[in-house]
Amino acid sequence: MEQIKIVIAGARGRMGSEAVKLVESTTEYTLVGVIDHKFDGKRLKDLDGFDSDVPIYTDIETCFFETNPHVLIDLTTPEIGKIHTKIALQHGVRPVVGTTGFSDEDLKELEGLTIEKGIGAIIAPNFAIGAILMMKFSQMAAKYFQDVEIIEQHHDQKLDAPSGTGLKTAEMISNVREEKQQGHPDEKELIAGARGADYKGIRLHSVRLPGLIAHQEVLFGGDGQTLKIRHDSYNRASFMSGVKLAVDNVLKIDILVYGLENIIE
Ligand SMILES: NC(=O)C1=CN([C@@H]2O[C@H](COP(=O)(O)OP(=O)(O)OC[C@H]3O[C@@H](n4cnc5c(N)ncnc54)[C@H](OP(=O)(O)O)[C@@H]3O)[C@@H](O)[C@H]2O)C=CC1
Ligand SMILES: O=C(O)C1=N[C@H](C(=O)O)C[C@H](O)C1
Repeated sequence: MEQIKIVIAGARGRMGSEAVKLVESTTEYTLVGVIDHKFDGKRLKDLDGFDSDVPIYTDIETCFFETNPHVLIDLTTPEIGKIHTKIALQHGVRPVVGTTGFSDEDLKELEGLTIEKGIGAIIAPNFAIGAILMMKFSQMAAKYFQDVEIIEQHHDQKLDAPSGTGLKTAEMISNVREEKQQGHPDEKELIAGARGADYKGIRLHSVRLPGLIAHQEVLFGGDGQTLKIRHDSYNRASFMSGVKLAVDNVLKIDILVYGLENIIE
């Protein structure tokens, strides 16, 4: 079997370091390099906590030119992730993007590039299979419950709010829910933000605390009843089976897939 050559951007990070372990422990994958904004010219194994003898590049184009990868796994920051994804597509490298914080315009532009280049890309706001099911189940429930609020909880080092998962859940729900402004029509926020962000009438609340990893509860309310759908990631290994699913699938598609719910049955 041909080896799938992979480059990881953000390899020193919380998710990136877990992705390095996944790639190194998967027989059909070969890690050929990593992209960082520091340590150019060093080897990954020169850094504490890594054994991989692969080069570190601060220039993505040099990395692609010298390592010729099939797939880029990006786990960086919202601003950098967009740039990396664009450059990858321009160089014929298939992106698997876990980085969150992309706007609708970014997604449209990247979709255009996949069409122009005829190669696939996967952007997945959440790789955890349980979180994908939580989103799917919430979409199912929204057909029956119009009133819904989303509470997402993350560690306090997270840069984007609401989370990619919270936003994707709101999008999926709004695709099936008749738009409704929830709460009392005359309600007033005594402190700005008290009612959370508003996505087409759906309220989204972001909690940030040390000790948390990634958690989300979707609350539905109806006449005399509530329904709560909850998912918890207790470590970053919880995301890795989804990263593998995305890498394996991105090689078979020639479009942009936004969300792993479009890949799993
Ligand atoms: N889809 C999913 O299932 C999941 C997605 N995420 C998302 O993944 C992203 C990363 O999260 P997390 O691992 O927690 O974040 P971290 O901050 O731990 O990791 C980000 C890494 O990217 C590095 N980095 C910053 N700028 C650059 C650059 N220009 N080039 C290359 N690397 C760079 C950082 O380096 P330095 O520290 O030196 O700045 C750091 O090592 C976030 O957008 C998060 O929302 C997270 C978990 C699950
Ligand atoms: O930053 C994180 O940690 C996570 N980010 C993703 C998101 O924004 O939804 C996925 C997961 O929730 C963890």
